[in-house]
Amino acid sequence: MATSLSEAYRDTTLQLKHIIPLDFDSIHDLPESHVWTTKDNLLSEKPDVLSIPVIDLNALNATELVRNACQKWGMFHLINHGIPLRLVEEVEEHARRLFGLPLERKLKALRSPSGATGYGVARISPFFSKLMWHEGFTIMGSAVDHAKELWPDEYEEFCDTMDNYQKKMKSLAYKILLLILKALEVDDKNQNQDQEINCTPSFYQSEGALQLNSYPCCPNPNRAVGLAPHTDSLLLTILHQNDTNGLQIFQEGTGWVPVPPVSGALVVNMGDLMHIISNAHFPTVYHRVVPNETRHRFSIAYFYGPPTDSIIAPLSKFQIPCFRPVTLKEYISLKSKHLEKALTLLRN
Ligand SMILES: O=C(O)CCC(=O)C(=O)O
Ligand SMILES: [Fe+2]
Repeated sequence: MATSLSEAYRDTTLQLKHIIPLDFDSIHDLPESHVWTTKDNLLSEKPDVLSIPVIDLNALNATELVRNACQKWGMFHLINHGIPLRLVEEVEEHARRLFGLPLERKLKALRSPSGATGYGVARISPFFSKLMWHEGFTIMGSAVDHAKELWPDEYEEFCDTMDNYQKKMKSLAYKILLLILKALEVDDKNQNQDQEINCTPSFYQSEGALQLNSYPCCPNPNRAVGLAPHTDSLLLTILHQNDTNGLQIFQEGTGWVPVPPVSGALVVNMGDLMHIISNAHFPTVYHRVVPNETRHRFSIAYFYGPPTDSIIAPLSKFQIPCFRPVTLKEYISLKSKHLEKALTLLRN
């Protein structure tokens, strides 16, 4: 049987300090464990002069807009995406309710040391000497086992909302993927676009993961990090952020560019697998989150990827592939050992 996404993440065993978040309710000063020196966090934010494009999914020239945005930023805001605002709000409310529970209750749904789902700190945590001002909850498929631990008598509404959201995200992600694949073919006059897309049936059975993120108000945001710089591993990420700033992306030659929330829009960013498929034409987005002194940030990230046994390689239209083929399972394992260097290890 094919390996599920959660099984693919199971080959690392973490120490508890890289799983259990801080008890944010009881903390009034930034603890030493969470103080990042400038050396850890060298690159500072540039003034807000640049902005990520906003794209209407139904625009007649959506393919071209997506191609330009993906080439320049690897990211865009998406409007008219068809996800009901009420559903997004409900997911955010459930996230608030979850992270608002006392720590001892949240710990009942703690991610196991070799597990992939449940409550815990960011998976990238072991790669950094300092800890992050963040707590998360990861869902792959059904959230029922962990939700029962959090709310023994009223877990169903949470699970139903998460299931519904994941279903809608999956079909939106698929639409976006087709648009991106089209965008990759646009400048290629003599290619048969559909042929290449149809040659990748595994995309139709893509899997996803849902990540609820919480960044509580931070007593000393200038010395703390919400989420350390990283790239997302799968094909693409669809992100909802509440009305609180914090997300930034790194642009070569510019520095950290803020991505403030755009009301009603979802953020779409390219992940490592898209970088491989596009033969490095589309960057994988290096991003981070900075904490805030007065506002509690929540974000909901949906990570979309193919089944774990699919082979990922540059599209065949690229005659000189710059990456060797890799299965998603192998890539997840490489990333969990080498983080950002995983991509370099695949370079031809
Ligand atoms: O909170 C955010 O805006 C970013 C979340 C993120 O990068 C992630 O979950 O991978
Ligand atoms: Fe991310």
